[in-house]
Amino acid sequence: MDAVNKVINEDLQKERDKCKFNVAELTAFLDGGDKFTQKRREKENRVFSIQGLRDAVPDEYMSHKERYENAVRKAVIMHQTLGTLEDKTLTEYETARLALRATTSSAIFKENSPLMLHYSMFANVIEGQGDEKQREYWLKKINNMEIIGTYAQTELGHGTFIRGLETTAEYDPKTEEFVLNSPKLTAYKWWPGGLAHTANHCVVMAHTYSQGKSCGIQPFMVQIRDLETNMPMKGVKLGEIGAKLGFNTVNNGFLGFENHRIPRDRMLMKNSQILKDGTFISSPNSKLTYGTMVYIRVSILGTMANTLGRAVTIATRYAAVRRQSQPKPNEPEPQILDYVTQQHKLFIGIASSHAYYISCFWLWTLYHRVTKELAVGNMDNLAELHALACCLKATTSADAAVLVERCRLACGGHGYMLSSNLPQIYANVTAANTYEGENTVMLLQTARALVKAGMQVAQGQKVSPSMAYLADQSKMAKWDSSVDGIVKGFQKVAAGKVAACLASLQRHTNNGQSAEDAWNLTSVQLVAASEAHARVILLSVFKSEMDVQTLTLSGETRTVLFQLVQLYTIYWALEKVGDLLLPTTTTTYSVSICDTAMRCDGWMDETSLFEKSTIQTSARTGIAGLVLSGLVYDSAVYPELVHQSLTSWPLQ
Ligand SMILES: CCCCC/C=C\C/C=C\C/C=C\C/C=C\C/C=C\CCCCC(=O)SCCNC(=O)CCNC(=O)[C@H](O)C(C)(C)COP(=O)(O)OP(=O)(O)OC[C@H]1O[C@@H](n2cnc3c(N)ncnc32)[C@H](O)[C@@H]1OP(=O)(O)O
Ligand SMILES: Cc1cc2nc3c(=O)[nH]c(=O)nc-3n(C[C@H](O)[C@H](O)[C@H](O)COP(=O)(O)OP(=O)(O)OC[C@H]3O[C@@H](n4cnc5c(N)ncnc54)[C@H](O)[C@@H]3O)c2cc1C
Repeated sequence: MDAVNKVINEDLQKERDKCKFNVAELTAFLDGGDKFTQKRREKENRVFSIQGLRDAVPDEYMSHKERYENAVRKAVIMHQTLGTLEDKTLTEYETARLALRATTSSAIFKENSPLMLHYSMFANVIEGQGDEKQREYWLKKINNMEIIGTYAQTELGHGTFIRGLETTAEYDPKTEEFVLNSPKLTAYKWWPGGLAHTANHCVVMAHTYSQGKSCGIQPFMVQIRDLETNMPMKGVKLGEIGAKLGFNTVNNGFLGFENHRIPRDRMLMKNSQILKDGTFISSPNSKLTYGTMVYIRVSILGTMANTLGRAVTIATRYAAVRRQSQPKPNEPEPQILDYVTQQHKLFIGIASSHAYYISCFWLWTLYHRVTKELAVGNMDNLAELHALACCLKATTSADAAVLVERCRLACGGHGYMLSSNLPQIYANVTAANTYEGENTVMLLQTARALVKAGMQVAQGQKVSPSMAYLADQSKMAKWDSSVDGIVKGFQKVAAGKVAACLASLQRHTNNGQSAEDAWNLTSVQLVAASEAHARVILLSVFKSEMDVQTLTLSGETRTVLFQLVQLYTIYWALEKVGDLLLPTTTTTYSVSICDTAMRCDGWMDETSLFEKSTIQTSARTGIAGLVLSGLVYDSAVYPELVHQSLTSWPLQ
């Protein structure tokens, strides 16, 4: 394969040669420094050099069982390989950032690894929910693969509504054990990755009872399979849930219990405890049990950045090598990348991928600050972190799914081929709309916080930093079509929507509806307000973090990065132009968006915005370079492209 791959398509080479900035500099910026680019490459080169990680037959030609077995085989090699490259000198942030950027596993598993849940939620839930002794005991076993685990929360009957989970764990003080049961079919755990055949342990979230009283939902470490035979333990029922749109190598399974007994110390006791005599000591905050979900929601932003980046890399390369139509007689067919409509489809994907990386790093920093605060009993910022993680997880995964599908369509018929890998990438990305909190439900969580903040503002109280803009709206700050001006416009939109929700809630309760019914009747607006808030955060964080983080970069690289910020901002202004121009009339602190808009230079004149969007064209050479800066490894792109990608990897 290697000899054939030396030839790079002329058009692709031409695009690379046009790049006006230092690709290595940008790559290092995204990786967090040259040292990390080097480490990432080391990891990628090592993984990609292993012959055993290449599929002899494309996945899609294998049976379900063969695909799973092939994935397990590769997962073992991956684990052994990555273990040898582990660098214990890195900080937790550096390790996480490297894990995020060096996503070798996306190149090896088209539909993800059967160990995905072991590495992500299983390890994290022990870290976050186990007491010191439990952490020490279990994490060692987890890290060296003595045990393989997963996170079993969702049931056939309930996924979203955690308080509705039906699996029970009843404490028996006589034997100092918990007795686990699935009283009905709907109580069966349903979905956990790796549960079907791979995992021998899992963390089970169960409704806990002691001394005849409910102790809420608590996490338990449960051995589900014999370590020698891999057969289910006594009182444990296990199986596969069946074929899915994607994730077919993740080995999602079901799990039921029939009087399955586990020792008392298998309850993860960092936050709540049940003493030997059955006394329940409740957590200082019941939501601490949900901490692992917050961690994964933050990580999902990074996963969306990577996944969208892969899709848009494939589609942009394809647009560079594909020629079609003859707009000018007697001239060669142009590269489809020359069509402005094609640029319009693709460049927003590039900009969005960068926006998600930057937002993920920002949110990750907040996550760590709050985690440290929680460790010393300070819960002040937990609600804000939760509100941000929910709406950003929902908005980035929803947008990423749309943009990946657009990349697929941008490749014409070839995008429909599984060999393009775009259908599999879409299946992965759309799953994130559902897992780790269904998106509408997540937006409604943030809406709860926005409504509270709106009421606090009305009472002149201080609100959390990310919602402080709600209080500034009464000043009627002028906004315009600069990036900062558009951010202000979005703040007004979000504030207007929150105000409209408050008014609607008030109207319904005044009409005699209960608070819950008023909420349900207002929920479409609440979701819209929450999305608008997420847009404020994404736009403002992208801009402000770029302002600060790019200071040491060269002028050329800064220019192209700011073009991305500008493109992202203008794209969303155009997408939401109706919102930006909509009059809002409702509350004391809402503003008349329309009025303000009329007074803003050029704002009502949409053409000026469209003209601005032609930066897409002027930035083309730079942006095409961006695509080539590091997002390369897809094992299943077009035959020609895959040759070029792999032989030119690493690109710099
Ligand atoms: C440097 C950067 C690097 C970053 C990246 C690092 C590493 C990357 C490397 C690798 C990536 C690793 C992994 C990531 C990739 C992909 C993911 C992998 C696998 C995923 C597979 C999927 C697994 C799952 O899906 S597990 C199951 C998930 N299930 C859910 O999410 C259920 C959703 N439901 C809920 O969360 C809740 O029940 C609720 C709907 C939010 C609330 O329920 P409700 O009953 O209405 O309310 P409740 O009474 O429970 O709450 C009242 C009160 O509490 C507040 N609340 C709720 N949740 C939380 C929370 N988590 N924290 C804080 N507060 C919370 C709620 O808002 C209410 O507040 P208030 O009354 O309004 O004040
Ligand atoms: C690929 C994949 C992997 C997964 N992996 C795991 C795993 O490893 N471990 C695990 O425990 N789980 C896992 N899950 C399960 C996942 O977390 C749940 O599917 C998810 O939380 C949604 O719950 P649900 O399926 O019950 O949907 P539902 O909550 O039933 O949602 C159905 C519809 O009802 C709406 N709805 C529900 N409640 C409300 C409300 N309060 N207000 C308004 N609308 C509402 C939703 O918006 C949605 O439109 C996985 C799921 C997928 C798809």
